[in-house]
Amino acid sequence: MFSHERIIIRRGPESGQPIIVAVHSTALGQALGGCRLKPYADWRDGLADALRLSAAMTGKCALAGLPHGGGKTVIVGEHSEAALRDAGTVIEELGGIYATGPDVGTGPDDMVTIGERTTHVFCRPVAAGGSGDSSPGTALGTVAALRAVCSDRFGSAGFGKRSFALLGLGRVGGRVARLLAEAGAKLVVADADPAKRALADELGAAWVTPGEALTAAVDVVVPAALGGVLTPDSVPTLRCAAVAGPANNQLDDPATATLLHERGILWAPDYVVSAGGVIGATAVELHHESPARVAARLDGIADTLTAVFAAARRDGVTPSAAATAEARRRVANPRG
Ligand SMILES: NC(=O)c1ccc[n+]([C@@H]2O[C@H](COP(=O)([O-])OP(=O)(O)OC[C@H]3O[C@@H](n4cnc5c(N)ncnc54)[C@H](O)[C@@H]3O)[C@@H](O)[C@H]2O)c1
Repeated sequence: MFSHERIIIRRGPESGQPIIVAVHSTALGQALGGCRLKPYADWRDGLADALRLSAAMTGKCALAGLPHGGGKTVIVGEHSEAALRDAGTVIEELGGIYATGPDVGTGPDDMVTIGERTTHVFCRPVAAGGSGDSSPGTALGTVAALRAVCSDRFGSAGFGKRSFALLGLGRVGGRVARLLAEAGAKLVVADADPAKRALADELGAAWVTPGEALTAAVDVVVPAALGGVLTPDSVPTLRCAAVAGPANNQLDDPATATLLHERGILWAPDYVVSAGGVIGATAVELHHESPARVAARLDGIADTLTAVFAAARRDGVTPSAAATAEARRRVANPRG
């Protein structure tokens, strides 16, 4: 079904690179969504990502309780300042119905470059007046989500008796690993980058291959690298009780949520788990909230997830279906 409000595809006047901006929904307010920069083999693959990811942002903002909708920018090709400025030009032409931030391939410094052409940009460095890197907020939100998962699955939100397998020790995964280790959890970790082994050693975590982490016999697997790890091939090999992590698009297909459910594995929808970044950035940059209020909002991810799990049980559906239904309900009823 065609559901996007606006899609712009433009050959960047300065860079010549394809610039794609998809605004999925502004029903709840200004659309938000990061700027992905990637050398796609075909620009149409970038368009497909923009359509899918902007729709996912609508659900993410709605379930995070934010007065925002979903959008996405995709720059096709190599990293260049000219392409970032081109993205800023397109975003500015939208007149404020959409604002961007960092995503795969871009970071806070790139938001300064986009900001040369538009004011509708988030997560610029703190020194440039922004809220900076969103990954600390994403990590705190993920840990709140893991508390809700442990509470639901094991009857206690504590991490002391729990074991976790983390896939990816990057900006978010590295922080999550540290917070879990500090709380006394047992960790198995993996990263495609062998340099990350130093962090594993520092935290006393077992270092394994990414494949071994996914299939480790632990309480919770935490995907914190790339998406697409949950497939009809991988789900039968899992030996965990739950999967919950910040990696975007963990399911290869929505139907894979049913496979997890049938195996009795609790899956926490990734867009609920990873909402801490956008919650933190909007709380700081748009609503100028106090650190205590921001922390409370990030903690609220646990309540959202608990409500999703309860609705899933009540309605006899997967947590994924329950989250989608609640997001749709909120978007269809902007006044609550
Ligand atoms: N940074 C945020 O605020 C944020 C917000 C929402 C969602 N996310 C999602 O969380 C995930 C992690 O984000 P990040 O900011 O930490 O990214 P990052 O690039 O800092 O870290 C990703 C890590 O995963 C590793 N990796 C890549 N491929 C791997 C593989 N096949 N197996 C194991 N490890 C692999 C990389 O070496 C890197 O250390 C991504 O899916 C991202 O889209 C991040």
